[in-house]
Amino acid sequence: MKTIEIKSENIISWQTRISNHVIALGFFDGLHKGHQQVISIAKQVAMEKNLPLSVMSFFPHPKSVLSNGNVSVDYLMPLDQKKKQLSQLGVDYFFIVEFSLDFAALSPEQFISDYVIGLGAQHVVCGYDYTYGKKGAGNASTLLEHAQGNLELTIVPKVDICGEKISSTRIRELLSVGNVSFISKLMGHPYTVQWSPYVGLLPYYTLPAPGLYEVSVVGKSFKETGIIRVMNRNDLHFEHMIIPLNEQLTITWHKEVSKSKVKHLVKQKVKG
Ligand SMILES: Cc1cc2nc3c(=O)[nH]c(=O)nc-3n(C[C@H](O)[C@H](O)[C@H](O)COP(=O)(O)O)c2cc1C
Ligand SMILES: Nc1ncnc2c1ncn2[C@@H]1O[C@H](COP(=O)(O)OP(=O)(O)OP(=O)(O)O)[C@@H](O)[C@H]1O
Repeated sequence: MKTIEIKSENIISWQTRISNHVIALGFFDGLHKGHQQVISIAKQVAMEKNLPLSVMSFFPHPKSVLSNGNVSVDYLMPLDQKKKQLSQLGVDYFFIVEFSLDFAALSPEQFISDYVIGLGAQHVVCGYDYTYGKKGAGNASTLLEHAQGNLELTIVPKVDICGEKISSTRIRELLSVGNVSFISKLMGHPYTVQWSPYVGLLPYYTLPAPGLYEVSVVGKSFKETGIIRVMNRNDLHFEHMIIPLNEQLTITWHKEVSKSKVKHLVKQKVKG
């Protein structure tokens, strides 16, 4: 997968370089089951048309830019992780557009003409609730009109769980109450973060609410399941686990546990 960073200063030079691709549009934080469906349908369209698949996302998150930094977004994954997963989903080009105040002020029509058609897309795939352009005024049902006959469009219907839309916002809410087991259902796999014993939580990840959790911890030379106590937004304690100090660790959050369950698990560990 090729990653292409687009800014207002370099957009013109990219407008002639890539042509005829299928593009999936959105922010895609966490790459949950709704996002996976959008990208999988885009992949299907790309394969049928024998065209490359691209994804266009932004950075930083529109909310943090539009609030002038006053709203801090609890990101679910850093760009590196997003790149890795998009590549595994069969994406050929990943466009990361710098979300600046100038970019946010583009009209929906300008965005479609300069950033979507201008960057060579032939077919757009987006979710039913996708929005774009100044004040989010463009949406899935205005897209064909704004493209003036230059794009085809596939709109992906809502992917839900018990009637409720699967969304990055919902996953952030579940993290804030520590419901990591339900997050697995929304993501299709458990939530993971990267942790370095010296640095702590790596940027653009979010810890679940303070409490006890069943986890697995994997490093280069280390693999254990056990219990972690989250102390606050930035700190955690590995309970009854001796972790290597010189390795970056991947922590997978399986489920939240009660204190009595911890005693039971510790006893089992001592016996085993
Ligand atoms: C050119 C452009 C301008 C945007 N301007 C605004 C804006 O003024 N206010 C806003 O809340 N969101 C704005 N957005 C963000 C979108 O409404 C939307 O959140 C973003 O494109 C991600 O789409 P998704 O949330 O459906 O994935 C803009 C997006 C684009 C592409
Ligand atoms: N549950 C879903 N079903 C169908 N499409 C979805 C779903 N969630 C997101 N999409 C689509 O995926 C793309 C990326 O969406 P976006 O990044 O806004 O995710 P989100 O989970 O809705 O985020 P947020 O909660 O921050 O609004 C958009 O085209 C959006 O319409």
